[in-house]
Amino acid sequence: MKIACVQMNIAFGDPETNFQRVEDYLREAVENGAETIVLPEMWNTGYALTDLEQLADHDGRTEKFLRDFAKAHSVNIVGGSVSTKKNGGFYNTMYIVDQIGELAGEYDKAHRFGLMDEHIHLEEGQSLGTFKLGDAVCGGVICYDIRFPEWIRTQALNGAKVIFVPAEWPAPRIDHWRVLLQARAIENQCFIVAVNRIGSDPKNDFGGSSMIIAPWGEVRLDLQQEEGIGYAEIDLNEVEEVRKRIPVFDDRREILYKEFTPAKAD
Ligand SMILES: NC(=O)CCC(=O)C(=O)O
Repeated sequence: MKIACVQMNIAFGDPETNFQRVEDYLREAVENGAETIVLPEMWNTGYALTDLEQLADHDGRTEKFLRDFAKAHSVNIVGGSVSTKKNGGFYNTMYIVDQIGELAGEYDKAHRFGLMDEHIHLEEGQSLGTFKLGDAVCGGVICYDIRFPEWIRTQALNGAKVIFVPAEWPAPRIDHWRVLLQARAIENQCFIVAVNRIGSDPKNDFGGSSMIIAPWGEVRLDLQQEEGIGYAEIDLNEVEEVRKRIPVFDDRREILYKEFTPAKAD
């Protein structure tokens, strides 16, 4: 599968500009033979969270845009995430569409990031975020979600062999981003495809470093601070090879983990 990671700048609070930018990038990726295109987090509005009432996608615009493009160009799109208004609240939502233009998955960010005020403005997602692209079981998590290894493990236990991670991760913590992504790939023996934005908004400078990491932990793509699209091929047979070499999933001791998990006081 040839994957294109779109490491783009996002215009703050300006969906029209962002939709045009994304369309241009999608066209470029298709021209370069991409089979699956991956976008960053909250690409419609950026973190303009106080203006979501006016700006968030409330009428299915993003889903339609991605589905129409995917169908017209026979390409899978892991649509990063966009701010959405649904069920009486705002969400940070990932749409995944397959190459025939069907919605393969929809995932709302599960863990809200307090340093960027998500807990004030957004609702928590309640679904797992696994989906299928062709025969491949995949997972999607969003940015801060990668600090929760049990969440990515849950996707891996449900069959995910490649996990997509759109993000708006600030530059001052980019070392965490890199290490956490590599750890999630190694411990789950899966591919991690992570796309961070670059550029700035009124509160943060973002760190880029979009990466594709193989199940043995090698970094196959690292965009560092470059604006634009990076490409890499992934072969899901590698997941099985690595899982045979060190059978972590067979050696797990679920009973122990359950027995010693402390009850959470609410
Ligand atoms: N958009 C985000 O979820 C940012 C997460 C982040 O910066 C972190 O350090 O975690």
